[in-house]
Amino acid sequence: MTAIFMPYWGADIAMATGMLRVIGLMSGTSLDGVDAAFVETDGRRVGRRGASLSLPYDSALREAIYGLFARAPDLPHDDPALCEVERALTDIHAEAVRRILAVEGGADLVGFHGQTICHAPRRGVSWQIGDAIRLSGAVGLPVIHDFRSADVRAGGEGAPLAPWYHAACLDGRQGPVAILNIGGVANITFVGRDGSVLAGDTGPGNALLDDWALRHTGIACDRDGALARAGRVDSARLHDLLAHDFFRRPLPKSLDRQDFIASLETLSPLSPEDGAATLVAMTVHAIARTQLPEPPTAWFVCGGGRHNPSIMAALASRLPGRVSPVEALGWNGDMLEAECFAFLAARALRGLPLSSPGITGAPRLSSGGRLSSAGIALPESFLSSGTILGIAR
Ligand SMILES: Nc1ncnc2c1ncn2[C@@H]1O[C@H](COP(=O)(O)OP(=O)(O)OP(=O)(O)O)[C@@H](O)[C@H]1O
Ligand SMILES: CC(=O)N[C@H]1[C@@H]2OC[C@@H](O2)[C@@H](O)[C@@H]1O[C@H](C)C(=O)O
Repeated sequence: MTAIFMPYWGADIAMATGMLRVIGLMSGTSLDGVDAAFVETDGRRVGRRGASLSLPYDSALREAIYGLFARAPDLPHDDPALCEVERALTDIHAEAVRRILAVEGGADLVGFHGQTICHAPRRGVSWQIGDAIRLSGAVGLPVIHDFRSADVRAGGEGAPLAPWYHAACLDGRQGPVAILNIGGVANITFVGRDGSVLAGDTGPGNALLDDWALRHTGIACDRDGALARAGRVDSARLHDLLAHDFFRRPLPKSLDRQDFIASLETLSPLSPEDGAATLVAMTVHAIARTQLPEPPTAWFVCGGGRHNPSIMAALASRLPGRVSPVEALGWNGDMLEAECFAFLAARALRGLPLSSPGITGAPRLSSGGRLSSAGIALPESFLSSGTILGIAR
């Protein structure tokens, strides 16, 4: 495969400033599409944020990915259906990178999260599909991927990883504050008065609500929270759902998208509206009962859930402190995860930690990620600068 590596700054400038031009890619648990964002970063500092975009998945790809969830635990990596989905998914990611490159003129590196199809850290698995070599060849850039496996091997949860980026963006802002990401799954980054970070997944985010809405309305989203707003919370069923052991576990902890899928059967006797209201309450109560060292004075919300007024209203009524979208901090709440994987790619390249006891529950600080490049001449600084776990060419 031929590919040309063209660092935007040239090796001299890149080495002098340490900043890299990185394109981060995130395909989240909501399966709505891929987000791509350009960030200048050295893995510690966040410089200019450039172009960003989302490319939606069509319903065929979405269903094909969904179909892999149930099969993932026993799926061979060369399964033909899996490989077909992986190619299609990778090609959409490549298109997203090309569109960013068309605006930015060049980049040094891609951070490729891939699509999680199975996350079971206690069984030693966190599997993100996507073909990094194919992506590298298609866009002519080195690709950092497989961000979670090293952490799981080290005894961590493998997730969440965004807290590294949240903390960098908070840039020393006085805690106690919390950043909440309400995607398919919801996760929290708590930053204390002393700057220490405690993180984890809190429970389901929008994924169950999306599945519920699809089942009842044919549209995989409770658009603007309309269903939930018209419903009433079923307190008895909510109580049963929240009795799950996961909600008693202290942070750090993590979830697979499908871990609470059985909740939909618990709610099945309810009307579409009451079921939606109860799912919103489940997401919000799970956040409110997450054990934190002290109550945050401010909560900043990112991810698609902040577009759902029913979720935002429930958060504001249940959480102590002010609740605002992360836009109040000047951040782009739809692109934070894509930006994060640009930042984490630079961290991986530099050998900086992706694992920590307070974030992923790993026993010590350690790095992770893998570098893949399809026939690209890598600059010496890439090869010597970090502790990349393995290089595939
Ligand atoms: N206007 C809206 N009204 C209600 N819900 C919305 C709206 N816009 C987005 N959402 C919700 O946000 C979801 C997408 O959120 P997001 O892109 O943050 O998820 P993700 O990144 O795929 O998930 P994760 O963070 O778990 O990986 C949609 O599936 C939908 O549930
Ligand atoms: C295994 C996996 O893909 N987890 C996702 C998911 O989506 C939200 C939450 O669950 C979080 O733990 C994580 O993503 C973000 C980007 C993270 O690692 O911080």
